[in-house]
Amino acid sequence: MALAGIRVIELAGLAPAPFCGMILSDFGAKVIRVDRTKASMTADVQSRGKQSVVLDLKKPEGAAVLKRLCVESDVLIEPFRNGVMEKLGLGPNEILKDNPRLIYARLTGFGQSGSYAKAAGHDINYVAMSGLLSMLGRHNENPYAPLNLLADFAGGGLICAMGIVLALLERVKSGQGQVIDTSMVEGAAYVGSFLWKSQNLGLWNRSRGENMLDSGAPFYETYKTADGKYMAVGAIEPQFYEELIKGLDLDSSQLPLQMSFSDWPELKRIFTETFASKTQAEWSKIFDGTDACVTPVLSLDEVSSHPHNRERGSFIVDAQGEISPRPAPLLSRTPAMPCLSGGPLIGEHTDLVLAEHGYSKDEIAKLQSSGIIECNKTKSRL
Ligand SMILES: C[C@H](CCC[C@H](C)C(=O)SCCNC(=O)CCNC(=O)[C@H](O)C(C)(C)COP(=O)(O)OP(=O)(O)OC[C@H]1O[C@@H](n2cnc3c(N)ncnc32)[C@H](O)[C@@H]1OP(=O)(O)O)[C@H]1CC[C@H]2[C@@H]3[C@H](O)C[C@@H]4C[C@H](O)CC[C@]4(C)[C@H]3C[C@H](O)[C@]12C
Repeated sequence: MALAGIRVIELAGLAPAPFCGMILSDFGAKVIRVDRTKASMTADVQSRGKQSVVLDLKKPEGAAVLKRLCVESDVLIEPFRNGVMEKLGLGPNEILKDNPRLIYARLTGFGQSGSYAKAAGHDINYVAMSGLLSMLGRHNENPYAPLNLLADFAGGGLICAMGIVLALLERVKSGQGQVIDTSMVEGAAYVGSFLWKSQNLGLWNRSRGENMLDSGAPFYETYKTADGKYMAVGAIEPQFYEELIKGLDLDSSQLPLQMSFSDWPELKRIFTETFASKTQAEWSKIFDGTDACVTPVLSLDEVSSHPHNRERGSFIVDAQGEISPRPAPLLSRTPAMPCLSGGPLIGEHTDLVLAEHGYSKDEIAKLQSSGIIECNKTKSRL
């Protein structure tokens, strides 16, 4: 796999850092998640393929263990707000001193500087600060965050993973590590670059929810079907729009022009009424194999069995029978091979990992009895 041989330490976080760690693990890196002591359950649902070490970083001996793990690692991912790592004596200066080749990846909402750097926040706040939230939502409704996808994952975990891969690539030439400052505000904004760059195209001239791609246009919308499901329509170009009209069995000479903004509400009404007359399966049958850009809106339960996704093996099933997306993208020679046996138990690999980093049995026992580390003796599943 592409990242085979890369060793990553991921300090346990909420959602973005676990995603970043999962991507690296899926593509072959060895990822060790550092969990807190006295945690009975993990909030990490993106933990497949990772190992878990329980370490009390607030104790100097615990911080010393992390430092030692970092000496033989390639990447550290830390998801705390600015200043937390420095307070623990684990800031970049301390850690990179002992391993200048380390990639020290910081994944926060507001970044490492600026007046919000130390403020708490969640995805919705970062998307709001990126400018994107102001553009999301239907006409006459409040802005609406698309789950926690934009900042936590697209602008956060994924952008951070890209930064790590770039830094690893650069290290081949320079032999040096570096610090990555991933701000989810900036990551989300960057993902949205098209919105800034396309302003002169007139795509966003109207108010929220009245533009072509923000649910304003009838040909870029979802429609409810007779069985309470939905179809997604993305027929922008005239030749594709024509196919849409044909599939709906409408007469274009009786309809307003596609690009007549003032007629969009009326056109939407007609499409709504038409789509409501057949089931999703019936519409799929009509539109499959055409260029009308009409697809069913599939639920998470339905995606893996859709013929197209099934043919490509786009979803995987783990040992527990859970379905999830196959890692993307597909690399032709060295594709990702996600671990199907699930995530680790908290502290499942503490003693194993410490032994691998040169700790003797006695040292491990001492750290355990003083509560600096915790070992879960349940049989290893990795
Ligand atoms: C699914 C829910 C997640 C939703 C995602 C949400 C929408 C997001 O947007 S996630 C993105 C959040 N933002 C960031 O990550 C940006 C950077 N980070 C931060 O800004 C902050 O970390 C923070 C604001 C997110 C949290 O602030 P906090 O004050 O808590 O933390 P920090 O200031 O960063 O400091 C950390 C302190 O911890 C110490 N530390 C860390 N590691 C160790 C260690 N190993 N040993 C000792 N100490 C350690 C560190 O030193 C700091 O100490 P100080 O403060 O003293 O300096 C999920 C959201 C909630 C989940 C549920 C919940 O957790 C309860 C259950 C838990 C159970 O295990 C699983 C089920 C739960 C119901 C769980 C379910 C889901 O996961 C959630 C609902």
